[in-house]
Amino acid sequence: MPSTSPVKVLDKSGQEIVSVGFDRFGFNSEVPIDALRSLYLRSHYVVTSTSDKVDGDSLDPDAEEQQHAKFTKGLSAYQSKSIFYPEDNSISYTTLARFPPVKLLAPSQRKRVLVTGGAGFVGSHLVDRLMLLGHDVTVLDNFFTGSRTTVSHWVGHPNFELVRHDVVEPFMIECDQIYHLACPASPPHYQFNPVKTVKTSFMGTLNMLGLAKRTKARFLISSTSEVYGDPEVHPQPEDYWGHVNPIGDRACYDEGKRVAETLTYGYQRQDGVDVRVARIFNTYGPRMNPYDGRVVSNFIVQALKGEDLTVYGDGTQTRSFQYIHDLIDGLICLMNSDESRPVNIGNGDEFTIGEFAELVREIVEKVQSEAGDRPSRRVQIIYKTLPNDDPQKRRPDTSRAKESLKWQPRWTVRMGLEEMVSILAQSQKVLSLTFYVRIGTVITGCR
Ligand SMILES: O=c1ccn([C@@H]2O[C@H](COP(=O)(O)OP(=O)(O)O[C@H]3OC[C@@H](O)[C@H](O)[C@H]3O)[C@@H](O)[C@H]2O)c(=O)[nH]1
Repeated sequence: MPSTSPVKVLDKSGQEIVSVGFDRFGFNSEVPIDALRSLYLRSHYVVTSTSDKVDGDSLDPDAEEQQHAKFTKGLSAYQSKSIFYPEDNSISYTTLARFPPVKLLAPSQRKRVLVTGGAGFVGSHLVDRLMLLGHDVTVLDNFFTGSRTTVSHWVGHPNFELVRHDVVEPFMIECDQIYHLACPASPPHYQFNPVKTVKTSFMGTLNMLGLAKRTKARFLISSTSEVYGDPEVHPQPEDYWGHVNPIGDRACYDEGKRVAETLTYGYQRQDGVDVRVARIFNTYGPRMNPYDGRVVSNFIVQALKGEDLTVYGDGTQTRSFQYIHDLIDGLICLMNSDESRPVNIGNGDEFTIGEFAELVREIVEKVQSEAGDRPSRRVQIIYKTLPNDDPQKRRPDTSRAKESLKWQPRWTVRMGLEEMVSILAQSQKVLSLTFYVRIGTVITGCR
């Protein structure tokens, strides 16, 4: 069935994407793309009140709402709506009266899934998928870089539980699968408190592996392409040991994830814990914190605000970008497969950062022109200092994922960017991006 959404996306072979996921390894992860879209819009579905409101509730006649509804056609009954009052900078939240339909699974098929970091960018998309599929989901998050608003649309659902908890402390729960994602992932965030980053990687993983050992749950850790450091082998296969500066600015994350992998395989060898290791390459998509400092969100936000795009260094360093739904497909597939070796999950489409800045600028201009917006000037590309130890090139060798998981990315970088830009442009219209981030993430100096 074709998608009802006006956002039409084609995969790498030109086929329209109407659903994501697949039935593999005895686990069916397929859901319609429209159902997911309605969810990633929901947490930011805020309309701005007008000054002629009656009893504090009447809204600007429908223009803004219609804009939102076009993304959620057929699913708007499940949207909550909050109202922003610019005159006194306040917001009136509403809760959902009705949740979107989730699958009814037989008890033998229904998994009890723990997602640490489930209120983060990747975690919240995984939670949406698992919830729609009918599983029992518990989210642990300390809201250090994650935000309640990313999963608030599930709060109150009988299959869902949200727990504020820092994984550096032990946690007990009965579960079948653990997706251990908790850790700041953007370089400015993980370098903000490097001791905490190492502590989260080491102690958080130790605690979650202890839980997996006790409950016999299958354990998947989100590792990273950063375990390869500034690689001397290109593209990077899983058996490459990497090139990491152990005392540099990035070491808290790179070495943290390396020791987390070491612990994971220690528990496998010593205690027979059933483990999965996903090495995630650069990922982007809706719900990325617009101000988390990573290149995709930086460029999109800068271009939408009419600011110049900041390329660090001379822009010749490369990255390969995957869209969030491909990553979630890969993670679910890995969790349910028999592959216990590390697996790269990423998209092989490699860009220099300079080329990428031009691509983002072009896509933002296209989205603006389709919406009838005419910026007063063309944004420029400007150059800033390259951060220390910034990897010069990065591209995944995904042969293992193709062979073992029969997984490969479906979204082109352009398709994913067009969808993300449309959604961010929409949010920007409804309320200023400055406010948008305030209802999202606030970095705290937790220890
Ligand atoms: O505004 C910006 C931001 C970033 N950049 C550059 O763009 C490249 C990508 O930077 P990002 O911060 O998005 O991501 P990095 O590749 O450095 O790190 C990422 O690696 C993989 C994941 O595990 C993590 O999400 C993150 O650590 C870097 O070369 C960076 O210097 C810019 O040129 N301008």
